[in-house]
Amino acid sequence: MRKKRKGSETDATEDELKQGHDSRTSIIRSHYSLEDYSRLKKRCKEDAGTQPIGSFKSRLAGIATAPPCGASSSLVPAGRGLKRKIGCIDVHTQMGRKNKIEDDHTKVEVIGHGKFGSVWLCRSKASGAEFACKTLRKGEETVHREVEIMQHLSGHTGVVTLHSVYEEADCFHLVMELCSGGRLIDQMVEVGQYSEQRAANIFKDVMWVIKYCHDMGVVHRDIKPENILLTTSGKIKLADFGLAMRISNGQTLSGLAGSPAYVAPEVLSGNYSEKVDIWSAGVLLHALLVAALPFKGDSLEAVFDAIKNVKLDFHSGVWETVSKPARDLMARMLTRDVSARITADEVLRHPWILFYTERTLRTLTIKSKLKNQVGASHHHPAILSGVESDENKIDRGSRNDESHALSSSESLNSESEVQDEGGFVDALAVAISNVRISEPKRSRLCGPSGPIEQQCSSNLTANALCRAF
Ligand SMILES: Nc1ncnc2c1ncn2[C@@H]1O[C@H](COP(=O)(O)OP(=O)(O)OP(=O)(O)O)[C@@H](O)[C@H]1O
Repeated sequence: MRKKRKGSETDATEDELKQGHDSRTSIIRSHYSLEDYSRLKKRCKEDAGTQPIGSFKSRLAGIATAPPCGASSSLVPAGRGLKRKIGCIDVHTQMGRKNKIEDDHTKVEVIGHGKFGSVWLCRSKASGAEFACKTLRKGEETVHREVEIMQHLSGHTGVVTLHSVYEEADCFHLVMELCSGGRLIDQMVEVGQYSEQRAANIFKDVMWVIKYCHDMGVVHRDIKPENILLTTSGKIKLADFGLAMRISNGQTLSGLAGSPAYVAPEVLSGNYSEKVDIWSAGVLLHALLVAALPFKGDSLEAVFDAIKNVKLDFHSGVWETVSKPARDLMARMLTRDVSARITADEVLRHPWILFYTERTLRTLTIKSKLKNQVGASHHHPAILSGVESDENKIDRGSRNDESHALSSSESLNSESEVQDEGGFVDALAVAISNVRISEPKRSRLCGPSGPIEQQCSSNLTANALCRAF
C-alpha cells in the first residue's frame, strides 16, 4: 500500500515514484490542497449557498445542507458527541464504541497517511480479520460529518464499508474495510495511458458509486484517483469522505473544497451542486484516456485560471487517437455550463460507457450471433465480430474474479483489445445519436455553448507544469 499525504506537500512515495515514472507521475498527480489554499485566504468557510430559511438550524449544526439522516442528526450543536450527532449510526457501530480499540484490534502497520494522521492496518483479535483503521482527531466538524456520511453510505459495494467506530476523549477510530489493492492513482502511474476498454470499465464503476452518492444526497467534493481505492480483486472503492457534504434537491453548497486539479470552475466562483463531482470525474477520465491532467499550472492561481478559462481541444493531438464517443463524453463532463453538464446517470447511459461494458458487449454479441444464424455474417460490421471474439475473454474474467467488470476489462486488455478502428468509432458515433437525453438537455448539449473546444496544453507544457502536481 502506498502512502500519501494530502495537502501542499508531495506524496510520501513521490520520490520513489518519480524515479521510475517521472513523467507519468508528474502528469497525473495532484499535490496542492484547496484547504491549504483556502486557509491561507482565510475563507475556508463552508456554508449553504442559496439556502431556504429552513436550513438555518442545520447550518448551525455544521451539516450545511444535510437532509436528516436520523431525527436528531442535524439539530444538535457540533462537537457534542458522535452518537447524538449521528442519528443513523447503526447498532453494530455503536457497540464498537463501548470498548477501546486496543481491546478488539491489534495494530499491525501504517498503510497510509492523510491530513488527519495515519491509517493503520489492524487485525481483529476475535476473528483475525484485517481492517483499515483511520484515527480522526476531534475538533473540526468535518470529522463528525465524515463519519456520519460514511455511515450513511455504507453498504454499497463501491464505498469503503465502515465497520465500527471507537470514540475516545480526543479522537475517533474508524475501523473500515481494508482495501489492499492500493490506490487508483498508483495504478495509473504504473499503467500510463489506459486503453478505452479498460478506462471505460474502471470509469463505469467509479460513476456507479458517484451516482449512488448523489442518489443518497451526498456530494463527495474530492473525486480523484488518490481517493479511489482498490480491493485485492481490483474492485473500486470510493474513500475519503472528509470533504463530503449532504445536499438535498435544489440546494447548493459554497466554499472552497476539493483538490485543485480536479476542482470544478463553479467551486471557485460561487454556489455549486453535485455536478462538481461530474467535473472531477471528467478530469479523472481525461487522465485515464491520455495520461495527463487537463488543467495545469505552476501555481494554484495558474491552475485555477486554467480551470476557469482554458478551452480544451478534443479534436487534435493525442485526442486524435481517442474515439469520438469518448471525446464526446469528455466534453459533456468538462463543460463549464453546469446545466449542460451531464448527470452521473447520463454518464452511465452514454454510448461509450455502454459499449465497452460487459453487458453491452454481451448484447452486441447476441445480436451478432443472431445475425450469424440467419446467414448474414458476411454483412456484419467489423465492430460486431470483434466484440464477439472478445466476449469469451470476459466470461473467463467473470468466473475468476468477483469484480467482473474490472477484471473483464483487465483480461480483455491483457490479451487483444477491441481496437478503435474507423468502423468501430463510426458505430459508436451512430450510437451516440440514440442516447436518450431529454429534449431541453439535448438542445443544451448540442448548442453552441456545448462541448468545450479549442486548444489543450501540449504534453511539453504539461511536463513543465505538472511538477507541481
Ligand atoms: N480502507 C482503506 N484501506 C486501505 N488503505 C486505506 C483505507 N483508507 C485509507 N487508506 C490509506 O490511507 C490513505 C489516507 O486515507 P484517507 O484519504 O481516507 O485519509 P485523509 O486524511 O482523509 O486523506 P486526505 O489527506 O487525502 O484527505 C489513503 O490514501 C490510503 O492509502
